[in-house]
Amino acid sequence: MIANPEPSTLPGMTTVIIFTMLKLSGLSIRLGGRLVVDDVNLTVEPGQTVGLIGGSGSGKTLTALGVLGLLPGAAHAEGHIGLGGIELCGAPERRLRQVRGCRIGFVGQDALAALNPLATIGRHLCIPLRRHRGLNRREAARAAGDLLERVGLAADTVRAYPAQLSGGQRQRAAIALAVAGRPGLLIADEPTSALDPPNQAGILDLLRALPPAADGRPTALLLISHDLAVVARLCDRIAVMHDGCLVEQGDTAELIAAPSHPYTRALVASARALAA
Ligand SMILES: Nc1ncnc2c1ncn2[C@@H]1O[C@H](COP(=O)(O)OP(=O)(O)OP(=O)(O)O)[C@@H](O)[C@H]1O
Repeated sequence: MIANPEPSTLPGMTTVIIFTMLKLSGLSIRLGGRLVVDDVNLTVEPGQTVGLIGGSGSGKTLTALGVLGLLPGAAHAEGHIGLGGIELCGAPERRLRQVRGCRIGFVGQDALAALNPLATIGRHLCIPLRRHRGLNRREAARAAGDLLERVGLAADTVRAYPAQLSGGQRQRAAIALAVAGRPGLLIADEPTSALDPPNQAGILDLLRALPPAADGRPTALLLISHDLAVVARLCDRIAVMHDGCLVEQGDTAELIAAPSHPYTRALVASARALAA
């Protein structure tokens, strides 16, 4: 099932098909009859970092859960969710399972909730390393240590249980888990909001230098946040959600220099006041 191919001809070369990493077209989500995400159009190109920003309840998390096919039971999504040319909206669970962890990684706010308290970090990591990268047990154990070092943890963290790590270390382990399958896209939903400022800065630095995707290209990032300063620090583009609608999007510097929607103007003004 192919969605949204974008043919492109390079001078003197044959026609190639370039797919956007993620393309949401007319995505709407209803929850118990209430429209909570309203006709969202958003693209993330390979390797791009896009910030999805908005106030509490504006629909950011449900948009992300819609992409992952993890909406609450009462919710229903309509429209198109194209991932590298594959349509995910309404896709069968079997296909979504192939995509999660392998094509799309996810990290949330609460690493403790994401990790099994009774399993070591190494055991967590071995699942995607074996399932999505086809490594055997020994290779996966070695790759887990390498991956932990890549996210700023000691390789012997493989033997630690989640409760034995600090909040910042746990979030690093959760990011390692999210990218273990070398996805092309990582969705990070408020990944720093439960951390103190030094750990927040460390996680943002890590998100800026993620391990590459399976095809060797930089991993694209969809960063969900209510904090304009966080998003501005990391993202090439910003999309602003308000009351379920995507009200404005654009290049980060341009959007901050000249916000057009009243909600974005208020966001920029309050970020400036905080920074002053
Ligand atoms: N499981 C649920 N059951 C009922 N309503 C929900 C559920 N999840 C979200 N909602 C509602 O859907 C709307 C959008 O919620 P969503 O979590 O996507 O907002 P958000 O922008 O991510 O907010 P926050 O920044 O506070 O996480 C809100 O009105 C919220 O109350």
